[in-house]
Amino acid sequence: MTLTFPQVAVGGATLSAHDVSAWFGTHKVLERVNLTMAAGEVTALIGPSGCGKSTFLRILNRMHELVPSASLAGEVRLDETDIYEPGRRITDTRKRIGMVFQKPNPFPAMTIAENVLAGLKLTGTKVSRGGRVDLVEECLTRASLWHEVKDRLREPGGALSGGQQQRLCIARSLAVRPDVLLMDEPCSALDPTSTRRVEETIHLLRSEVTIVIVTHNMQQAARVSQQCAFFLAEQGTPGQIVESGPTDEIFDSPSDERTNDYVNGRFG
Ligand SMILES: Nc1ncnc2c1ncn2[C@@H]1O[C@H](COP(=O)(O)OP(=O)(O)OP(=O)(O)O)[C@@H](O)[C@H]1O
Repeated sequence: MTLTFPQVAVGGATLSAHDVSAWFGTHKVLERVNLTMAAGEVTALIGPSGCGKSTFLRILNRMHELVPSASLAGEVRLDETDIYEPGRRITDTRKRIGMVFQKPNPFPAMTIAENVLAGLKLTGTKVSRGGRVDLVEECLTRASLWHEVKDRLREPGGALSGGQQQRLCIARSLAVRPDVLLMDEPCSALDPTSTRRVEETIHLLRSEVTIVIVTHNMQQAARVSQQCAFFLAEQGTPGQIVESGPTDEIFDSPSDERTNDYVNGRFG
């Protein structure tokens, strides 16, 4: 069966950060980060542990503010919309900018189909019964999981392998039709085969959804991304972007010696 996805916005939306700084209490962890994450591309955020990659990612869909001591300065735009504009609802932002976490987190007792649809309730999206059936198939197909689970839709999500659970979480994120998908080390808990499947899924999705991925795996950054940003927090200073640009340039001819050392495994 050939599926078409007429309601999917082709190419996602462009996300851009302007002079973004962040704090936990008085501890400044990011310093004036500027980055454009273009529609239709995968942007990889790389850098040593503690340089602020996850904090930056969480700022991009307003999760940073869930930490009581957290604060930030600067601006984040989704195309022309300022996502921190006063009066803008957080749920509107989260609907347009989804997140997939390091550890697969399906609702273990819910069925596979219910997991896919779980985000609709949270965002108040109404879909008819027939529409829900189609949506489950569409999202599982887009997450490269349909063929493995099409006869098991009523089984619990927790019964799947780790790699399948992560693709189920991707399907769940896709069900609310986001423009952007943020991924925080989505393969770090997976074996090499499952990692490959998730990477293939990222490759298939990138023309439809803008993807930003944090990864510690340099080969993965090189395989999945078209753009790359290298973050570094030197000697107790807040994290900054040392260099960003096309992934092949960052890996083959970086302009900063520190980028060269990091991508070649000489520190971090
Ligand atoms: N909830 C929090 N409360 C206080 N400090 C935090 C919190 N989360 C992160 N930090 C601090 O912010 C800084 C950046 O952390 P962050 O997790 O963003 O880095 P990272 O580059 O993603 O690291 P890793 O690669 O290890 O995940 C670190 O100094 C960290 O200790």
